[in-house]
Amino acid sequence: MFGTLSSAEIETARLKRNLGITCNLGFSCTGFGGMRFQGEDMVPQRGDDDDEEDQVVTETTPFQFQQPLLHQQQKFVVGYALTSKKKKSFLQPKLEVLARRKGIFFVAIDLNRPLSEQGPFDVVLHKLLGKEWHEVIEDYREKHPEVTVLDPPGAIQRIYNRQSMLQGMADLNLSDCSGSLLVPKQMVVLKDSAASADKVVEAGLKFPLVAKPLWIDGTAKSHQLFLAYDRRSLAELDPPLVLQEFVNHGGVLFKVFVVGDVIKVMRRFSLPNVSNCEKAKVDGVFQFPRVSSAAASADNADLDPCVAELPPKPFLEALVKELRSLLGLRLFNIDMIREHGSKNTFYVIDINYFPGYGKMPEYEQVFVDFFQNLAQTKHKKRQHCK
Ligand SMILES: Nc1ncnc2c1ncn2[C@@H]1O[C@H](COP(=O)(O)OP(=O)(O)OP(=O)(O)O)[C@@H](O)[C@H]1O
Ligand SMILES: O=P(O)(O)O[C@H]1[C@H](OP(=O)(O)O)[C@@H](OP(=O)(O)O)[C@@H](O)[C@@H](O)[C@@H]1OP(=O)(O)O
Ligand SMILES: [Mg+2]
Repeated sequence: MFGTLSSAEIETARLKRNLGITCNLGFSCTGFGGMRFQGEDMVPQRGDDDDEEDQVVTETTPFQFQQPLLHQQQKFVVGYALTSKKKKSFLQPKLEVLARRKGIFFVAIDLNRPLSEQGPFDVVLHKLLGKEWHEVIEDYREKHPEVTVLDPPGAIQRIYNRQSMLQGMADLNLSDCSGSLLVPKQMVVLKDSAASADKVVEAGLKFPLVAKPLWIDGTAKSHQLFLAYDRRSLAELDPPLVLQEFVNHGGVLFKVFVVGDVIKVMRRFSLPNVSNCEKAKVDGVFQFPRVSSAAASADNADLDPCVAELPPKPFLEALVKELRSLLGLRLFNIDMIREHGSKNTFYVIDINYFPGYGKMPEYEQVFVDFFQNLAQTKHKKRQHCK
């Protein structure tokens, strides 16, 4: 069992052997004739017409700028507090150049100086972990209501717990949409995972179960996931964790990136289905690799169209609208899977705050538009108050 093996690589190899995962998770990566995949847009729309480099972006609620920001001869300053990894993947030269052309400037926040002494900022963009930062940014928000803090720390905290992350999903108003939304059955284990075996049965959870650390704290460990095939194997897991029913979904996951009103959806490889035969034969618990976070997109893979078809646009628009208000976030992504064999029954399995936007096609233009929109709103508010 996993506790006796020395490295994650061995676990990965074993999982691959047991689940029949090949190096590309069972899919060949050849072209898929006739269909447009990579970063498929939901609603193509032109960017500002004064910039020939502007890309077509995806928007659910199109907006028009009456006055370009530069006409106001004002700078729009985005203070950022990001890990060096995030800074590298997000703050790429193309983003800085496109933004600068629109009068938007990124300024690093000095973590060794009081935040209120820095700036002035129009926006504070942040993703740092720890209670200390949480308190700093909360205090700053209270003292500087004129600054848009992306996003509020309380809202972020909610999705750093895999239990509260999915709470309230069942009550979302999606009745008129072309799809239905579920969350996998799950239960929390705070201590004594051996004793959880009976509770799992009582709660009616069916094996295999995906075991996920309860807290997401930015460490690799908080993304170490396991597949548990039987009751006995639960004793080997380290709480606190959530145990979630594994949902067969044909090995494809939809990453739904949200930036304010904009939605972009991408396909990623995921775990293959677990057959009944495998359920009967396999026991134990297996660590599995961080499959769907890999940069490799499934957009150009040769996939069964029933599995690969993107979730319907009206469904995603309604879901994102509801989620933005439920979560109080503007920068997040939703990991969704389609129940295998269903037309449009989807499960939300994960929500991530300020995800790896660097992997989202044309994210630079999307963010420039997003900041311009914030600038415009701020400008209008000021005019209104005069
Ligand atoms: N309930 C489930 N049913 C089927 N597959 C699942 C389920 N939960 C997770 N997976 C698989 O495991 C992957 C990782 O799960 P999840 O997104 O919850 O973990 P994470 O550590 O938050 O990952 P990420 O780094 O992508 O945010 C999913 O992308 C999917 O491939
Ligand atoms: O590492 P990447 O850049 O890929 O981004 C990943 C991001 O890590 P980072 O914020 O440290 O960058 C993760 O954040 P935490 O859950 O650990 O907070 C989470 O959002 C993943 O889902 C992202 O992968 P994606 O879903 O976008 O593929
Ligand atoms: Mg996640």
